[in-house]
Amino acid sequence: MLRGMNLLEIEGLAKSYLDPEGRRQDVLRVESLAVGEGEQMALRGRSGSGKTTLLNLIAGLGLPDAGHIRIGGTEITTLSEAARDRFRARHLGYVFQTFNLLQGYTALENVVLGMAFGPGRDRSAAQGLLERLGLGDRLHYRPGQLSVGQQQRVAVARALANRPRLVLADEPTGNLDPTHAGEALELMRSMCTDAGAALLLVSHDEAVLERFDRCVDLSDINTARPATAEATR
Ligand SMILES: Nc1ncnc2c1ncn2[C@@H]1O[C@H](COP(=O)(O)OP(=O)(O)OP(=O)(O)O)[C@@H](O)[C@H]1O
Repeated sequence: MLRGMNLLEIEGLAKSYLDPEGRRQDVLRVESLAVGEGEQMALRGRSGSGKTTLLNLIAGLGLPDAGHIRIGGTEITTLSEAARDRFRARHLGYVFQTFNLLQGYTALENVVLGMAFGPGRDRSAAQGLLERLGLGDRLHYRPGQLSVGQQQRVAVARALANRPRLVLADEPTGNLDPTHAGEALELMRSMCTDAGAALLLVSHDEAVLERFDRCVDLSDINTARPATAEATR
């Protein structure tokens, strides 16, 4: 099926890890996956099915054993680690389940520092983002002084600060109660829409998944068959 221009294209991706006994374990084999420009897609899959591994490969935090990952036409698997770091800073936003905020810095500083490797620090843009996320009166609070939902919004602001083309979110609402999770998700989605950024969100929460028009189950497209305890016995 023809869709609009693809922002993310994955082909023949394979990733394995060494288990604690030193045996190579196949974790990910994905023949093809694409996300269009500005598209919002959810990725589900049972625990251990490789969702975080896949997001980390897309973010260039690690390299696959084989396969292609193209983002906006750039093949990131052939870039050096430093080039992947620069590419991530310029073009990607990442919202982690645990937010990964710098605890010693305020909400505003967390967003501004996230801009340092991208187009450059811009305090007023960072402040504007936090205000749009309803944190105008929390700019100078540290993460430990913010509620979990407020920390999540700081993480979203930081992910969007560099005007990324693709936002990767790994269970971003996993630590919120259902009401706040729904609100935070809608806020993140509308911010991505406004910014023209595509969103690839990992979740196993049905209430979150059903809000997406497109939801891919990694268990369906991942053909890796890790050796189970029975199989290796
Ligand atoms: N650094 C590593 N070394 C060895 N094995 C690893 C490593 N990272 C992940 N794995 C294995 O790869 C598999 C997939 O892990 P991953 O974190 O991608 O799953 P997930 O789908 O995100 O799970 P969850 O929903 O529980 O977070 C797991 O079986 C895990 O044990």
